[in-house]
This record gives sequence, C-alpha cells and structure tokens, in this order.
Amino acid sequence: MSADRLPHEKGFHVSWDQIHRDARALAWRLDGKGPGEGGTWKAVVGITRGGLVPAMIVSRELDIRVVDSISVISYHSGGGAADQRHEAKVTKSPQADLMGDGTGILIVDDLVDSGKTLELVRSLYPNAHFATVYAKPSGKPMVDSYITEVSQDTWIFFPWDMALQYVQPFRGKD
Ligand SMILES: O=P(O)(O)OC[C@H]1O[C@H](OP(=O)(O)OP(=O)(O)O)[C@H](O)[C@@H]1O
Ligand code: HPA
Ligand SMILES: [Mg+2]
Repeated sequence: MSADRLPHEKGFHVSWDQIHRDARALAWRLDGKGPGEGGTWKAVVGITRGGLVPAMIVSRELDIRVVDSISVISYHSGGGAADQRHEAKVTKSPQADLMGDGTGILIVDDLVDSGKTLELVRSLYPNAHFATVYAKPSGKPMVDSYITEVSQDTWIFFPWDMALQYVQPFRGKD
C-alpha cells in the first residue's frame, strides 16, 4: 500500500536507530522480571515478521539463547467495508514442548494496534509475558509491557518498510 493511500492522518516514523534504542529499553525493563531463578526467562518468541527485530535485540540484551517464532497472518473478512472483521491465523507454531502454557516465555512483537494478533497468541499461551515496543490504546489490554504509546489514528512507519528518497525543497513544491 502506498503511503499516500493509508487511511491515517498521522505518521510516526521510526528509524533503525530508534527501534534499536526502544527495543533495548524494553529488554532492560524486562530484565530480572521472569519467573525463573534470579528473574530469568526461558525463551524469547518473536511474532513474525515485525516482532523478529525486537525479539533479536531483547534476546541479545538479556542473553537468552533460546529463540523461537510464531507466524501470524492477519487479514480482513466479511462482506462490505462496514462489516469487515480483522482476523488472525497462526501459520507456524513455536516448539510445543518449549511453550507449554507460556510460563516463562517472553513473546515479543513490534507493536500492538487493534490487539487481534496478541489476542490470538494469548489464547494459545495464556501464561506467557507479552511485550511490544509500541502500543496503541485499543491493543493495550493485550500487552503486559511496552515502551511507547501512540494514538490510535497514528500509523507507525518501520524502517524495514521505508527507503531514503529525494524530496523537493519546501519552496520548490508545486
Ligand atoms: O494489534 P493488531 O491490529 O493485530 O496489529 C499489530 C500487528 O500488525 C503488524 O503485523 P502484520 O500483521 O502487518 O504483519 P508483519 O509483522 O508480518 O508485517 C504488527 O507487526 C503486529 O504484529
Ligand atoms: O501502525 C502500524 N504500522 C505498521 N504496521 C501496522 N500494523 C498494524 N498497525 C500498524
Ligand atoms: Mg506483525
């Protein structure tokens, strides 16, 4: 989808440096808060695809060597635009004997928006700890830890979806 077709008024542009700093801050917040000895966590699980970046940074900061992933695809179903529902489906599960009911597992995503993705994953692993770097108000009840909240009508642009490009000087516009 091109940026000028997005149905959102506000944009929050996140650079690689910013996501690195914010994911580190998330890791530090989670340090020592796990249920294992000395507050350790058993494993980090990233929700593909966006969650893999912060999951890597969190696992590096907290020296967690067991890292897995869960693939969730979200899509819209329903008839006309008004009754379209946001649905999510798991297309790849993490190792079952590692996960259990989620106890001691840190499940990481880049952001929570409507909360549908985390709602699905939470239903599978109710005792896991859910952490995102960014959170919008509708999804906040689904997340246990996050770093920065943005308003619901803000679209977050991640660096992996962006490219540097030339822009006209201000006085050169149209
Ligand atoms: O709270 P929600 O409304 O469910 O939205 C949040 C999810 O949406 C985005 O992923 P997306 O499904 O676009 O896929 P991707 O991570 O593979 O890019 C984002 O990375 C979260 O996983
Ligand atoms: O604000 C967002 N930015 C990028 N991807 C997303 N997926 C749901 N909400 C967002
Ligand atoms: Mg995602």
